Amino acid sequence: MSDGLQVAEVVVRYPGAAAEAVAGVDLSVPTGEVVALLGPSGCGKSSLLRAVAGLEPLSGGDVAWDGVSVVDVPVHRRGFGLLFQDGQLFAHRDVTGNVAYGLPATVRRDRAAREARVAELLDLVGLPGTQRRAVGTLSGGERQRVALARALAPRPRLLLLDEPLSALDRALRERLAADLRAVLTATATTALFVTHDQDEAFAVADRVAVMAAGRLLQVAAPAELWARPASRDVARFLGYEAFVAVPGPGTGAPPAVRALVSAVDAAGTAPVRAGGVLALAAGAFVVAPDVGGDARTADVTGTVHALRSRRGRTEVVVDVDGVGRVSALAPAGWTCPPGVRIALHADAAAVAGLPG
Ligand SMILES: Nc1ncnc2c1ncn2[C@@H]1O[C@H](COP(=O)(O)OP(=O)(O)OP(=O)(O)O)[C@@H](O)[C@H]1O
Repeated sequence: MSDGLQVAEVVVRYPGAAAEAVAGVDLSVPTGEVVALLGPSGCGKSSLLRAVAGLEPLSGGDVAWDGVSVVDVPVHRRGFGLLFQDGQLFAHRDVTGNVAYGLPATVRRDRAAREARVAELLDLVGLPGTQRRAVGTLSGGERQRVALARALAPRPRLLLLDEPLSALDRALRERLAADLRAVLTATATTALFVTHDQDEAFAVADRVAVMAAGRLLQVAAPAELWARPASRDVARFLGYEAFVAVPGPGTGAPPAVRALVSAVDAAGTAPVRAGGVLALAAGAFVVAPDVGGDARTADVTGTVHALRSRRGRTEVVVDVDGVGRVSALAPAGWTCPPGVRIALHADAAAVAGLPG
């Protein structure tokens, strides 16, 4: 018998809607694992999460825990915790009042046990000593930490998180994603985490389930997903921006494609077979200032289209000969006017192999 959550052929259809929001999804989350449901807006992530929680009726399929269907079990009896984007704290209670709300009644009624558990949970989420704070005085990030403590308080057998960080600004989101991973790991919490943000999914989850138009396209560990996306759709959603065919033996290929193939071959990070396709992310080419910008002596060359600065890095939008327009990386502060021809290196870390 499988342990943890099993989602089998789940369908969610809203009354009057033309298409199914969830169109037959199979997914399992073994105990102790954190799985991210990743996909664009409207692909059905929240509908699937709500169906698992019991907040949305199934139009087909089954949701089970440890092999036992929970479809007829009401939301509050499933032993699943919920955490939403806005935390939904009780404004009229202080931090303790909010966190203690999630505790089992036996602990809540025993003052010493309650205070010890609240203190433990607040330590866990990085808010020690905030027991008496009014929630209205907390920042957005602090409020989500309190909401996480409240959700963890009853030790749910499964924690369901729906975009819990998306109301926060980017820097805070990155920090909290790392903290959230640490908390879920420390408490060995089994979790299903909905997000539309690739970086967040990769930072939090053991496995990432990529969803589009109500279906799962691929489920894999982050490194595996990045190195071997199952299709162009998955690759595009992960941020791959260009695709090149791997040439057959003896067939001519542009030097840039040959450089990519040999970089990936040497790194052994992705399968490279004739007839297959390489997907290129930003950074698949790196500006090679050591060649002195002298494109005449370089193997791989391109023409600068534009420069942009992204988080301290210089990204060069460049038309690479034989490949097309991609985003290359350059050292911080590197600059060059549009139209200039430059030399480039291939970097296997930003290249994935796709089946043909
Ligand atoms: N209560 C509802 N009634 C009718 N249609 C709905 C309802 N809730 C969601 N939908 C539709 O179902 C589809 C999936 O929506 P869902 O919210 O599950 O997607 P999502 O991937 O979570 O998107 P987002 O990231 O924008 O929240 C969308 O087309 C949406 O318009």
